[in-house]
Amino acid sequence: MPVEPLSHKEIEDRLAELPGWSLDGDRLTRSYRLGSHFAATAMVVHIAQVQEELGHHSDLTLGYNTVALSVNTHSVGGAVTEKDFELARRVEDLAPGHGAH
Ligand SMILES: C[C@H](O)[C@H](O)[C@H]1CNC2=NC(N)=NC(=O)C2=N1
Repeated sequence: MPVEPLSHKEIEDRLAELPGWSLDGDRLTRSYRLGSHFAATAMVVHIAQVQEELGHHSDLTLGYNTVALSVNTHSVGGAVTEKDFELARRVEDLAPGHGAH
């Protein structure tokens, strides 16, 4: 599937379905708070598994009890594409199981 940069309108439409996610410059970002450092660490490992499955990888930051993602698509010069939203949706789906909010 060819990957193309999304327009600003396409990005805004997709962000409307993803509360908590936002556009920071040319990157899709969200940060989550968890109940403990270990819970945050487990979520990072889970996200890493999904990223390997998708072949698409965020900058993934583990804090004390936080997990932050920042992602765009390198292969199109660092624009936001459907692949970034696919990853964001997958992370949203796994987040409740980790008690992340
Ligand atoms: C060959 C491999 O699939 C590519 O290098 C992938 C890996 N992960 C990636 N991750 C991100 N965020 N953007 C990419 O363009 C990208 N390309």
